[in-house]
Amino acid sequence: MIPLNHNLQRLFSIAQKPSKLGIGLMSGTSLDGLDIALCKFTGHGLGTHFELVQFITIPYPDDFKQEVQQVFAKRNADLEKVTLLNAYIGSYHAELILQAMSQWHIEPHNVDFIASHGQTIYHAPQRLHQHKSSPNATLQIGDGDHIAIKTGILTISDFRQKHIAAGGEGAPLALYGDVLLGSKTGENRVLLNIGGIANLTWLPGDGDFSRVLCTDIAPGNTLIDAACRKYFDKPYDEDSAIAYSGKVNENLLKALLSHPFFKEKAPKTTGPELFNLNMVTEAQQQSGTGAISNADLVCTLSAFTAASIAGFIKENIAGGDIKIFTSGGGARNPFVIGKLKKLLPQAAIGDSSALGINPDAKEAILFALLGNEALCGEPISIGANPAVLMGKFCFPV
Ligand SMILES: Nc1ncnc2c1ncn2[C@@H]1O[C@H](COP(=O)(O)OP(=O)(O)OP(=O)(O)O)[C@@H](O)[C@H]1O
Ligand SMILES: CC(=O)N[C@H]1[C@@H]2OC[C@@H](O2)[C@@H](O)[C@@H]1O[C@H](C)C(=O)O
Repeated sequence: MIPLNHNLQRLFSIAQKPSKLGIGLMSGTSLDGLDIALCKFTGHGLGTHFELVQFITIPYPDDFKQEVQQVFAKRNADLEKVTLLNAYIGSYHAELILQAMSQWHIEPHNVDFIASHGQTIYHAPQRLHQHKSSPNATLQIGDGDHIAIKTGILTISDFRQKHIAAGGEGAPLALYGDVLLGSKTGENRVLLNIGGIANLTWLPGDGDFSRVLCTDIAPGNTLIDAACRKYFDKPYDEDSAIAYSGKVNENLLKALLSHPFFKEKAPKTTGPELFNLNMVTEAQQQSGTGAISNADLVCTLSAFTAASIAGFIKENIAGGDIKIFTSGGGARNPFVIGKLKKLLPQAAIGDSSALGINPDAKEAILFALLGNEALCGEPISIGANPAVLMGKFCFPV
C-alpha cells in the first residue's frame, strides 16, 4: 500500500479530535492591528460549542501601516510591493502569533490549527469593477505557508476565494458564524459588526434559515478614521471626542445618503475602494458644502455611519421587536451608538457580550470557527448563500 503523506495523516487525526484548540486571526480594513483569538471547539455546525480561551489585539506599528496603506484599496499599486508584502505579512503575523502564545504560556504543539484571514488589500465585486466578463474578486495577502512554517502549526487560510468561486462576493463570511453561534428561536436578532465597513446578519426568530440575511450595509469606521488621519493626525476619533465637538451638516449628510450603493439590493459587499474621502469630496461638491470645519466633517461622517445603518435596518428588517447585538471597534464609538439608539427607538441595542461573544474578538472567533468547519464540518445551506466549506490547508513541513 502506498503510505499517506504524513501531513495528511496528521490532518486526518486533527480533524477527528473531539475537541480542538484553534487560533483565529483577523486583520481588518481599519488596519489597527492583528486580532488573535485562541478558541476551544467541540462539535461542528449547529452542534458547535466554543470557548474563547485567550484574546489579544496586537497593534500594528506605524511603519507597517504605512507600507500596507501604499497598496491598500488602490487601483494602481506597485506589484513588487504587493509581492513582498504577501510574504512579509504572512511571516509577520506568524511572529505576532508566537508572541501571543508565549504571553499565554501555550506551546505550538498544543494548538491544532491556525485560521488566518490575511489582509484584504482589494475587494472588487462586479458592481465595483464593472467588467462583465470577470467574476466577483477579492484579494487577501499574508501567505498561510509562512505562518505554518514559522509556527509549526497547520494553517488554514484564504477563506474568501471558495465563496466567490461558488457564486458569492467573498463576504460577509460572518453569516456562517452568526447562524451557528447567534441564532435563537423566538428572538429576532441582528448581529451588527461595525468595523471599517459595517455588516449585519439578520436572524429571524422563527429559525427559518431561508430568511437569514447577511450583508455589508454601510461604511463603519472607514470614513471617520480617514478624516481623523487626514485632518487631525489621529488614527481614529477616540470616544467620539471630535464628533461631539462638531455639528452635523444636514445637507452633506443627505448627499452622502443618496449614494447609489444604498439602493442596491442586499446581499452586497463593499469596502474603502468605494467609501473613501474622494466619495466624500464628491458629495461635498454635489451639496455645495465644501467649506465646513474639520470637526463638523468628522461629526457628519459619524452621523452618516449611524444613519446608513439605521436606514438599512428600517427598510429591510420588519418589526420593531428586534434585538441588536453590536461588535467591532465601532461599537465603542459613543456618538455612533447614541445616534443609532435615537434612530431605532424600538430596538434593544447592546453589544455581543450578551451572547457570550467578546465584541472585539468576534471576527477572529469567526475565522477560528470557519477553520473548525473546514476540518470537520459539512456545508450548510442558508438561503441563497454558497453552501461551502472554505479555506486552504497549509502544512508546517
Ligand atoms: N474608543 C473608541 N472610540 C471611537 N472609535 C473607536 C474606539 N475604539 C475603536 N474604535 C474604532 O474601531 C476601529 C477598529 O475597529 P475594528 O478593529 O473592528 O476594525 P477592523 O477589524 O479593521 O474592521 P473590519 O470589520 O472592517 O475588517 C478603529 O479604527 C476606530 O475607528
Ligand atoms: C473583503 C473583506 O475583507 N471584507 C471584510 C470587511 O470588513 C467588514 C466587512 O468588510 C466584511 O464584509 C468583511 O469581513 C468580515 C469578517 C466578514 O467577511 O464577515
